[in-house]
Amino acid sequence: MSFLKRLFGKRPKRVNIKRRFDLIGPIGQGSMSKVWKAFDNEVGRQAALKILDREKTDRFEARFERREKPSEGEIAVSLSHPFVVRTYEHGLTKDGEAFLAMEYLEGTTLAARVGAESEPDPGERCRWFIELGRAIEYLHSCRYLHRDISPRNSFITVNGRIKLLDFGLTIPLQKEFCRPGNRTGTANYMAPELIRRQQTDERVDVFAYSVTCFELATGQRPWQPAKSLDAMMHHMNTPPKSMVELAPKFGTEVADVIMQGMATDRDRRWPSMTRMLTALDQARPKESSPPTACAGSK
Ligand SMILES: Nc1ncnc2c1ncn2[C@@H]1O[C@H](COP(=O)(O)OP(=O)(O)OP(=O)(O)O)[C@@H](O)[C@H]1O
Repeated sequence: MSFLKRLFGKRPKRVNIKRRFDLIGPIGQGSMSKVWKAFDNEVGRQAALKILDREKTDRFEARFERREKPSEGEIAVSLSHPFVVRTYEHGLTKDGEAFLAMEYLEGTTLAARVGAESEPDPGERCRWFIELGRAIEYLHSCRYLHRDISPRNSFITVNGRIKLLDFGLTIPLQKEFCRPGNRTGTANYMAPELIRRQQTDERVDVFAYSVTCFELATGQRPWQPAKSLDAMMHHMNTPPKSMVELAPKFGTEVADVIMQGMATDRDRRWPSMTRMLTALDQARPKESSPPTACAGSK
């Protein structure tokens, strides 16, 4: 069956990138790709063109041999949500590199906003948290795990809307993909069970999301930053910093919700994004602007 699927399955189309797109300038250099601001001459619109490093992508995909893992492009084009970057198209360049053509976003990643203000507005930040959380909740409802939630992969547009980026490490939320051993992500956001190579589930994204919220609220990491996974694991054997002490303006209720999302024992963590967002929505400052209505989320 899998042989037949490979033989007759839909192959990504080959595109002459140089002919079709005018590359206006580089906008991002990730660890796995280069992203360009581009103009799509065929469709007549601006786009963000992500071209994946072939060697690194092949090495990553080889981990899932025989498991029919959808590619980053296949996953990204299937997603449609107001807080998830829209991917118009994916394919292969003439040189065989995978590419994604996305909506071009004007703004910055949330990494640029960590610590940018000495006293961030709790109402505004909580709205960002909820929008980012809805994007992850939607991804889970599509039966995917993101596995690389961080401020670097969360974008704020010039209009103040949050967009979740980068499905390079995303896997189907199914037992065979989540089994022990598949250790990947960004060290400071990786849940202990991922570092320990245990079976994973939605709670790894709940953990990374909560660390992201903590950083955006306090300007600090909850644990001392670590370069290696073993060092990170060592730090996580000690209690995290206290959000209510570092950012008292957010109040104890919001702080408690976020701290529970970072519980190193996953059984003490929020079991799902939906449960965490219900609690966060109730706890957030009442004077803050409500999150944008969002048809695609639960
Ligand atoms: N649609 C977009 N519009 C504008 N900028 C974008 C868009 N997509 C990505 N970028 C920029 O390009 C950067 C790299 O993109 P992305 O995270 O998808 O690449 P990556 O190689 O998977 O990165 P990494 O693995 O290091 O997280 C982003 O941090 C962002 O600054």
